[in-house]
Amino acid sequence: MTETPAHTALWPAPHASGAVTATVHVPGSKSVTNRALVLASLAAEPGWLRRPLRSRDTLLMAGALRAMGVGIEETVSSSSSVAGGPDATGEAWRVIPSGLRGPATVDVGNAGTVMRFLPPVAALADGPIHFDGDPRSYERPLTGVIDALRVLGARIDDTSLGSPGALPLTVHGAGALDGGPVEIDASSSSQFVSALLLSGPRFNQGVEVRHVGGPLPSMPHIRMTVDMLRSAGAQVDTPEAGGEPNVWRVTPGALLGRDLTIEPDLSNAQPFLAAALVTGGTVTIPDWPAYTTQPGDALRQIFTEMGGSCELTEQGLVFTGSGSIHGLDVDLSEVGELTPGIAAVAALADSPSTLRGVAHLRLHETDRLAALTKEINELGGDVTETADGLHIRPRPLHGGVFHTYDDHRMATAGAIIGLAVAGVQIENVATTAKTLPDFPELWTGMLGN
Ligand SMILES: O=C(O)C1=C[C@@H](OP(=O)(O)O)[C@@H](O)[C@H](O)C1
Ligand SMILES: C=C(OP(=O)(O)O)C(=O)O
Repeated sequence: MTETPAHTALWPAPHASGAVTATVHVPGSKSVTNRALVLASLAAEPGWLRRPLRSRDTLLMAGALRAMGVGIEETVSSSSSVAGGPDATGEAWRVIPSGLRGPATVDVGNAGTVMRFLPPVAALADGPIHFDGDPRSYERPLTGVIDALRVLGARIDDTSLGSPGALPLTVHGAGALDGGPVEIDASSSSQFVSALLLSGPRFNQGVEVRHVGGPLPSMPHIRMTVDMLRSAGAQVDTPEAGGEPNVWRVTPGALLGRDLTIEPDLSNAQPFLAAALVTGGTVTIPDWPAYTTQPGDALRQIFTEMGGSCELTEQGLVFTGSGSIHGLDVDLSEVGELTPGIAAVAALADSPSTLRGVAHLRLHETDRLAALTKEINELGGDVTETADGLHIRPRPLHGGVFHTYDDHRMATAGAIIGLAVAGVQIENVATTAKTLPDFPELWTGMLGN
């Protein structure tokens, strides 16, 4: 018997028979884990990552850093016997920095964090580092990072294998990089700015990044970069701290090895919170941080506006749906990665929604604006694309196949709709492995199946 390939397999999305009541332990943040891996690899001493996310994107990051010579040891411990102190329970990664070296090959998969954060690291390596990835990775914007690295002193070959400014490419690391001031247009991805800042302390002159161009998306992710750099001992000047608008400066200096516990991924908490909203139930997410730079924290406000209510308690974030779901008019430019889940809930609401400020989602894992429009409309919905977002007019939906285009957030968006609409089948739910490999189990577990 031949097996159905994962990308065509259909997963019957569970339909909720009533209000969902559950506590869901959401695995670690992709964005925090991959920043922590980069910073720990560039540090002057070993460090620990506790409760890291183990998913395709983070394993690709770890694999790439290992290929450049970094030691990353995975440990699982149930007691405090592991070196590192009394909190050393559960999964932890010990990161042992070393002289970065090539030749090495990096598979970026379709991970924006890997394809953007690692070319600056590769410029510090001794030897050539070749980057390749999924076909979609060739289409995702990278030119801001490549052009900036050239200005800062790196040698990059992006023409012999692919199109200029895109993958595949080779960074010819020279063991060090001059660094200094550079202008970039990061309107297509905040990750360009984060990438240059993360390695900045290791450039000879540090780095001064000046964004020129249209509005910069995903500002919380840049704040996350700055916060994590500062926690690792770096000196960073930012626009927020009274500096020039759109200019970030990182001073050269050694980075500390940290002992960092990774927060749960609040963007991956989204489908579970949505389940409470859609079914009029209650979902608790333990370990929701009181302070965080994660964009998913904005769900407390957005999903409250859509009809729920929430409270941060000792048990975690307790989110309760009222039984009604309201549409909203919202600028999602700061929290673009939440768009698919918000669109799914909006399609089930009692009034229309307008989601704005997310034109750059056309160059995410897939063209998310086109994909959401097509898939919701195939189920009977009424969604139209605008120049920078979506108009969603709720209509009664029916079952059918929800295609995911190798996009983890399309799969979880389809699952949200499936709670309220019988007969929804998610094509390639396995694509959630990009950031949440246990999604199907967590989802059915939440529903008590
Ligand atoms: O830096 C990060 O960890 C991320 C930044 C954002 O990228 P864009 O600014 O390209 O949207 C976000 O959408 C992505 O999921 C993760
Ligand atoms: C846009 C996303 O990922 P990436 O890090 O690949 O850009 C996402 O996770 O929604």
